[in-house]
Amino acid sequence: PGHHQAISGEWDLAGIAHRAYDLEGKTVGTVGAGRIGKLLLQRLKPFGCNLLYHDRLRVDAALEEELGAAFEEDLDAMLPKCDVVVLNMPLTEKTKYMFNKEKIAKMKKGVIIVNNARGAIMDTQAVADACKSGHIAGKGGDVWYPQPAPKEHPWRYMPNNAMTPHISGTTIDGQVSRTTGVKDMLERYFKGQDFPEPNYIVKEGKLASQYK
Ligand SMILES: NC(=O)C1=CN([C@@H]2O[C@H](COP(=O)(O)OP(=O)(O)OC[C@H]3O[C@@H](n4cnc5c(N)ncnc54)[C@H](O)[C@@H]3O)[C@@H](O)[C@H]2O)C=CC1
Repeated sequence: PGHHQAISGEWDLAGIAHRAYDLEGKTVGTVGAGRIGKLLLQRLKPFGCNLLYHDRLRVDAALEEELGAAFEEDLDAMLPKCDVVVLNMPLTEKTKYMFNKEKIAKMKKGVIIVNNARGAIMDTQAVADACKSGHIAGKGGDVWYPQPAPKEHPWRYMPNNAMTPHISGTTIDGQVSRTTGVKDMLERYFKGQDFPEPNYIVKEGKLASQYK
């Protein structure tokens, strides 16, 4: 909104400030603490947030201490504590539409939700309704269901959204890193070598545990 004011000739500080908050002192919870969830916790640590995480698996004790994040075994117990909820788990049969009307109702009124994982982890209409009612104060992210999002997708028009098209990882550096990774996997494949374990989705006909 600040940039909109700058380019549209406005100057209305109160128009911005009435919904602006510091991250410091806020409780941020990630659902999923795999590669991205852990990096998120690491990066948030210097902001002085109260960090929580929910995952199928607890991270090892030394890393948990380094991250300064508390494990929440029960997702429904974590959600009401969070000012900000970030989704960092895969789309699986268990997580599809997990964030429906009932789950959203468990969150704090005024919660900010960021979902860069997969759109179908959330119930599209339930999110749009909660943004309209103000229960969700802000919804950011770049993943939609379906993709590309049709023109009439409710998330395009719901209030308080900071959605973008699916652009995470499309920086020039991100593209270099991805193509280098694909090249490395192809080289390993043609040499008959294994891939690093986290790179498997299916191995010997079996779905990797994080996708079950
Ligand atoms: N927007 C984008 O461009 C991108 C989106 N992604 C999405 O982000 C997701 C996370 O990526 P990574 O951290 O690399 O994956 P990862 O596989 O390293 O971590 C996923 C974590 O989610 C946990 N998990 C799985 N099911 C769960 C459940 N039911 N409840 C709680 N935790 C659960 C796993 O135990 C694991 O720790 C990916 O699955 C992908 O869908 C990833 C990269 C780019």
